[in-house]
Amino acid sequence: MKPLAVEGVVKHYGDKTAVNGVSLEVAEGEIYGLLGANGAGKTTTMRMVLGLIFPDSGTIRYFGKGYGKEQLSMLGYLPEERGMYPKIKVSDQIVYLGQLRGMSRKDAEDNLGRWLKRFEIEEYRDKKVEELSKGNQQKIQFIAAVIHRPRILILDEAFSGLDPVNVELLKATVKELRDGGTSILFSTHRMEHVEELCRNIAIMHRSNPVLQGSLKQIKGRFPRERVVLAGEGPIQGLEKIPGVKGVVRHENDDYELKVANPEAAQSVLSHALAQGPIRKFELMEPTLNEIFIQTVGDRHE
Ligand SMILES: Nc1ncnc2c1ncn2[C@@H]1O[C@H](COP(=O)(O)OP(=O)(O)OP(=O)(O)O)[C@@H](O)[C@H]1O
Repeated sequence: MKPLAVEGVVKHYGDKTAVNGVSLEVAEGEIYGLLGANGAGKTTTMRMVLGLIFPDSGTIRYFGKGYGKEQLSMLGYLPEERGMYPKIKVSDQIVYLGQLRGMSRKDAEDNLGRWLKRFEIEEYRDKKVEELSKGNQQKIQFIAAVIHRPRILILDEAFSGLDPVNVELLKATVKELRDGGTSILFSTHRMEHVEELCRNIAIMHRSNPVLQGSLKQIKGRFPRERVVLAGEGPIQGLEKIPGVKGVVRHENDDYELKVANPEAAQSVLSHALAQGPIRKFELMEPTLNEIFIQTVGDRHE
């Protein structure tokens, strides 16, 4: 039984269709990437999963069951917008939120202590949220989402507002939660984070899911059009090879080319070898960023 199974959910706001038939499943110990341009319907989908709004049609099942009181303590949410009370102490807010989701005061306090230590912010336990930096507020918001050990965690732009060291810290935490069995629905505009963390993804565009599946399968469906090449000196005439669309980067005898097909890549290699030894040659798979731009960009008016 999948921790989270969304089946054909639709949501309208008046005449506007915000979500038009999204289906997805998140397994135990899986991070599922929900991607899309602004206004694609990601937040609306996540809010339906959280039971904050209800779909007009379609179903959402949590370990095989519909939404109810039991699901409240099963779900954790890190919203994109900060939602903490600025004037209230960190410990009071987090412990209260933990208790709301069924924890004892003692358990919530102990767990808060562990998280503050993990995030190296123990000194802020008794500070008001407004006294913390933006990045530390984001860590507190993260703790608020996980304090009650949810089995299904919804993360919307989890790493925004953090410096690179803290991004790594939170990324490692998300991986630990995944390895501990948490099912995570992860939404972001940062494609490199999706590449690193997610096994399966859905790309939404204007309320519709337009590309869905495992990252590996999706990448296999898109042609390899980028060649990375380096010799021991400059390589002449690369742009004149039939099938080469252009040299997109050239730095210190390192080249990156766009090619029309794999045959053109082989011609590039023979052409380069005819001029001397080759240090590097690779026909690269497309990045998720390229796939995203191609998928969503092609549909933009
Ligand atoms: N409460 C609402 N009332 C009316 N329309 C809404 C409401 N919430 C969302 N919408 C509309 O539904 C569509 C999907 O919005 P949603 O917030 O789900 O997109 P998103 O993918 O999360 O975008 P972003 O990346 O900008 O956060 C948008 O066109 C938005 O204007």
